[in-house]
Amino acid sequence: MTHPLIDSMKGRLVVSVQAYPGEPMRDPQTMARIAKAAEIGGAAAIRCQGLADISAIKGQVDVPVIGLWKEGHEGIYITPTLRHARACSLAGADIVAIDATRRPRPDGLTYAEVVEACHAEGILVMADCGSIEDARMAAEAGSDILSTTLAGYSGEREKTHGPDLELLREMVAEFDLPVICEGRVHTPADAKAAMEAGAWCVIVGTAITHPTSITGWFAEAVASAEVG
Ligand SMILES: CC(=O)N[C@H](C=O)[C@@H](O)[C@H](O)[C@H](O)COP(=O)(O)O
Repeated sequence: MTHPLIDSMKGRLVVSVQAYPGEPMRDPQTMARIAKAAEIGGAAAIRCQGLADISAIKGQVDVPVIGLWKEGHEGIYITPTLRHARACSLAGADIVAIDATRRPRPDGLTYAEVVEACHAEGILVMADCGSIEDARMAAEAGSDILSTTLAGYSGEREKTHGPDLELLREMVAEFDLPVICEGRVHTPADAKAAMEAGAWCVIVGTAITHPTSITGWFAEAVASAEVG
């Protein structure tokens, strides 16, 4: 049986609220306000990064919080160790998102060992996968949720223009587990296509919560217009 928290996200939109180091919105209270605004707009859950953001957001929203902790940006950086996963849970995350690629992990544990330890402590695990082989490993390890988060970022899949719907379809066909579509869902049409491809739910980050990127998309379109 699917956990009720995971069930509550079925058929819904989840919003990822993240700012990157050095950015003007990188501040837990700002992130919490954006998360609240997303909740009011209909987000079924919030995905967020870093212990301070997780606890600030958990204190503001009623919907479930998917927490992760990024350290570095090369190799395994999304909740790279069991220690990071535990800390996310203690900070208030209802579900912890963990890099589920098959690359060596900095603490020397296997992904399966991390999941086993998380489960022993009652922590639900979302597997951020970058390929079908990752998803096989993550499903075998007992992950609660699989996702396409790292498709196009771990070197195993092309970085598609929109979401990697091909990988999503493969995952949905192969596993009897909730499969989330995350990564480069940039338009409502992308989100709808992901649901029609069988996603349990869709996670949108940049296109909703990263004004610098969104401004850049518009600025580029304006500058490239052929006028006069
Ligand atoms: C690859 C990686 O590090 N992804 C991160 C995972 O938490 C975030 O930087 C993304 O914003 C998130 O996955 C949502 O995706 P998008 O922003 O494309 O809607």
